Amino acid sequence: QVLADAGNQVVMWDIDPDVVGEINSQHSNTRRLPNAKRLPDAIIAEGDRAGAVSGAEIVVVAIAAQHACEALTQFKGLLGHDAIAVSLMKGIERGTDRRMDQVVCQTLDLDPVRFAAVSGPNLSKEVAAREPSATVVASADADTAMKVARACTTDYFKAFVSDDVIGLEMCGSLKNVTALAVGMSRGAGFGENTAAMIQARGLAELTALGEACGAKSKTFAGLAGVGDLVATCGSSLSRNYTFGFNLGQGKSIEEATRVSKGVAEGVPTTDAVVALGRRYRVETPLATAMSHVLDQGLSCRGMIDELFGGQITAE
Ligand SMILES: NC(=O)C1=CN([C@@H]2O[C@H](COP(=O)(O)OP(=O)(O)OC[C@H]3O[C@@H](n4cnc5c(N)ncnc54)[C@H](OP(=O)(O)O)[C@@H]3O)[C@@H](O)[C@H]2O)C=CC1
Ligand SMILES: O=C(CO)COP(=O)(O)O
Repeated sequence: QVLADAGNQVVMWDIDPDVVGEINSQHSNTRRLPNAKRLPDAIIAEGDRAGAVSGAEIVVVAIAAQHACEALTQFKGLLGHDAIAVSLMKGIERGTDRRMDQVVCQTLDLDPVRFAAVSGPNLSKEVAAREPSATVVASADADTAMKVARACTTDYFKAFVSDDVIGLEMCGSLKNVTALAVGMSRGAGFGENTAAMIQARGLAELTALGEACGAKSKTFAGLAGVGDLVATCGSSLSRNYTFGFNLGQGKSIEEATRVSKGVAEGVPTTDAVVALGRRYRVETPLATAMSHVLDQGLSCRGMIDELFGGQITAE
């Protein structure tokens, strides 16, 4: 919708012919955006992968991160030779600990100069409602970043450019782990002090790990870092926050998964963050405590005690 509002012709690919049919015949996608009454006429849908990307200058990937490799494998060789791939995904691939830029470029055999990551405080339902929002477009190539930023800038959606792809990928992925913990604290009845404590420690953790992975510090103080952390940790529109809230209210992982609408990317990403911390020798107390919640059923109080117990140290 943002791309169409910015003046682009947009082709949506979906695996489900019913979704393709609804977009083309009714200009709506009630399964994914029930509150978007009518999508712009510039959006059409296509069920054939080659048809969907044929002639596309920019191909945007917004698939559940843990399924990105599987889904993109079937698009390999279909993109135009100068097409740019853009990832909106926020996750670290379990088992490989790959960031989404690595998954997209390696799966599509794409030179990083033809890749851009987009990340920021962009809760989709508020973006779809055309509420004022901003995001960051990062690419190794400045022209690529600018081309994508121009393609997604409207009178309500502002894009900034960056060259810190690693920083954007780490921000987007790790903030979801913090959102799980903040949601859990709120679901358990704790207030603003506890939420702020977890967010501040989460920001410190994602900054330390991100820098160890090669990210730039200033990225974490920007829209993709603290900006997205504030939006995600403060809204019931966030799937990760809501998943955590349900856990905090005493629901099991299975129950929380069942009642959550959509994918909480932080759940599969938590263990990958712990693994990255081990690889880069960066302590990840928040991700580790959340992994104990997700893998061992640790309570909210247990998570907080684990996170804030122990020796008195420098902040
Ligand atoms: N929602 C939001 O507010 C925001 C989301 N993002 C990121 O965008 C990415 C996509 O999230 P979102 O669009 O919200 O929704 P989901 O992650 O729930 O699903 C995205 C799409 O992935 C599809 N999908 C799931 N598994 C597969 C598969 N194996 N093969 C092909 N397609 C598959 C889903 O299909 P189906 O419809 O059939 O389930 C859905 O259409 C995530 O990484 C998220 O972090 C970024 C910013 C904001
Ligand atoms: O990334 C998002 C907002 O920027 C969406 O957050 P959730 O994936 O938690 O819904």
